[in-house]
Amino acid sequence: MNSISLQYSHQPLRPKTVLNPNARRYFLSGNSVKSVLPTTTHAVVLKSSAAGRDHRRLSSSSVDMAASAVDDRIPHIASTIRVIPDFPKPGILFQDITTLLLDPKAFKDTIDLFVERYKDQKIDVVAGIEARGFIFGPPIALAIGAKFVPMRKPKKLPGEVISEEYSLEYGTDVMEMHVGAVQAGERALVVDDLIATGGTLCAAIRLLERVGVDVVECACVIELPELKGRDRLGEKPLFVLIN
Ligand SMILES: O=P(O)(O)OC[C@H]1O[C@H](OP(=O)(O)OP(=O)(O)O)[C@H](O)[C@@H]1O
Ligand SMILES: Nc1ncnc2[nH]cnc12
Repeated sequence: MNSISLQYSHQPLRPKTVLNPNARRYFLSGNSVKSVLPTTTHAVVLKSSAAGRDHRRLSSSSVDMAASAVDDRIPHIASTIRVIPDFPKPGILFQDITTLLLDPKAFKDTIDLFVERYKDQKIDVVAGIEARGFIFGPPIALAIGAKFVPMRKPKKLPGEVISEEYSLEYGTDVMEMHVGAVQAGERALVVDDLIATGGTLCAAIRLLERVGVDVVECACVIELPELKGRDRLGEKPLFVLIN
């Protein structure tokens, strides 16, 4: 192990600037850099009060969120996420979940929080978004007895695919899924590490709904609320651990 990785693995705490409510934060959105003042800097877990009553349709409406409770596992998970300034471009404050993965308790607690929410929701499909949705999606799928379907960047999947183009701040990107991986009527959970503008999750939802899948909810470890990705999802429920 070289000295840099050793230092990071022992000190994965977020820089103080992220915890300062007046600090300006910078995010990567597509190919652009956005600079915003944060509205929320603390870690919360969002719990839907409707979840226990109706397993057919989860809800994380703002009303439900008002009933949110802080889970005592969340602050530790949040503390393991490293924030790297100026990556991959100057001015971007990159939320690095690889340091969360170095901490087995934080990683397990993260997966457990999702599993606790979805285990009785009759989810057939966990759709994970490349690349970091491939880290969190499969253990959730295994634990809740669902299949895992990768949503990939173009020209990576070998079989027949359906594609969905989506817009970035500058230009477009494409997401692909294997034909036959999901069936009409199946209930899906879309998993990624982070929602920023919401463009990526929207593309995944459209791709699944085009083939008749019922996207029950999207789940992310981190939300950057200032970028209003939740608004872009419209009525589609979004569950996050840290925002
Ligand atoms: O809400 P959005 O504005 O669409 O951004 C969120 C997406 O950005 C990041 O992935 P990225 O595009 O960096 O790809 P990578 O995981 O392959 O590095 C992140 O993992 C999400 O998938
Ligand atoms: N600030 C950020 N950190 C990590 N991944 C991102 N994807 C979009 N913005 C990001």
